[in-house]
Amino acid sequence: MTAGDTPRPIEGALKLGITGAAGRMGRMLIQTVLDVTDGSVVLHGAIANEGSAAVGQDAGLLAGRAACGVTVGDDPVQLFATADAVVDFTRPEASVRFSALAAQGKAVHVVGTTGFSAEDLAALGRAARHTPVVQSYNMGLGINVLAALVRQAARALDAGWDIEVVEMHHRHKIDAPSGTAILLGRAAAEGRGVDFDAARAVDRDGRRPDGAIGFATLRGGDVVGEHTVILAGAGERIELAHRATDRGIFARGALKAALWGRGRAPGLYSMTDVLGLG
Ligand SMILES: NC(=O)C1=CN([C@@H]2O[C@H](COP(=O)(O)OP(=O)(O)OC[C@H]3O[C@@H](n4cnc5c(N)ncnc54)[C@H](OP(=O)(O)O)[C@@H]3O)[C@@H](O)[C@H]2O)C=CC1
Ligand SMILES: O=C(O)C1=N[C@H](C(=O)O)C[C@H](O)C1
Repeated sequence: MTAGDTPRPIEGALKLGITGAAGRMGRMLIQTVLDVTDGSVVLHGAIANEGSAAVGQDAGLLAGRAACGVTVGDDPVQLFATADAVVDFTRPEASVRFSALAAQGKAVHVVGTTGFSAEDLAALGRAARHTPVVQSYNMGLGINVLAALVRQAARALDAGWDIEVVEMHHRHKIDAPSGTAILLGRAAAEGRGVDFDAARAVDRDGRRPDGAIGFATLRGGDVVGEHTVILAGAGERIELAHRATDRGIFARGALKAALWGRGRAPGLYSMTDVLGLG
């Protein structure tokens, strides 16, 4: 079987693990899994960072729900060895470490973390030789559809149209530009048929470089995530925008990816695969 083939059917609820349980996305993921009532998934385990005050707490209570009987731990080895799938929204260094554990334990690894270096992404690719890894800088349906629209627009327009990606997030976000901005910039580069790494202009001072795909980052307040791709021509401008108002969209997408990955051949997959947008 090759990557992308139909997965073999598996009986029973998916045993789901969650990392970064005390984080904004970790708590949202716990809520989302506890809300599932069709028996397709069960919260198998949740871990927080070593030394976190969340360790030892009931995961349901931590996420603002009723107690669920799952105690938050701090042992990723045990989690990845026993879960069917683990959803991971943490930090790049943690996700890279977890991907090796997923490879050992043959757990589906759904990676929502952003801010990866090229070396980090290569490490995820190595883990994906042994287990299904679904990695996407945005787990929501809307952004993945937007990326397809951006690719199409950039393909239709010549290099006389300047491409800029503008994003805004909450004041706590640590990476910039956002992973989603990069995902959208890559889609524009693919549509235009240029090398993204050569075209990207993140830290700009002075005049706009010709042919650049530019990025502008705004941070403040509690903004969940806003992205606009601007294609600016002479005498006209196209703006393709998405506004996320609820982190639940990312959690539900990640859960969908975990269920989709079950029984699938090892490989590095994206939400384009999960959502059938390829
Ligand atoms: N792909 C997508 O659709 C989305 C991606 N994201 C991304 O997900 C990530 C998390 O976002 P968010 O939940 O807002 O961030 P938070 O900072 O709220 O949560 C991150 C959690 O990971 C934990 N963590 C950090 N380092 C480690 C480590 N080395 N080992 C174990 N746990 C660790 C943190 O613990 P501690 O506080 O103790 O450091 C924290 O609880 C970010 O990269 C963000 O950009 C967010 C939303 C959607
Ligand atoms: O950190 C966040 O909050 C988000 N991060 C992701 C990103 O970097 O694109 C996705 C979403 O926009 C929220």
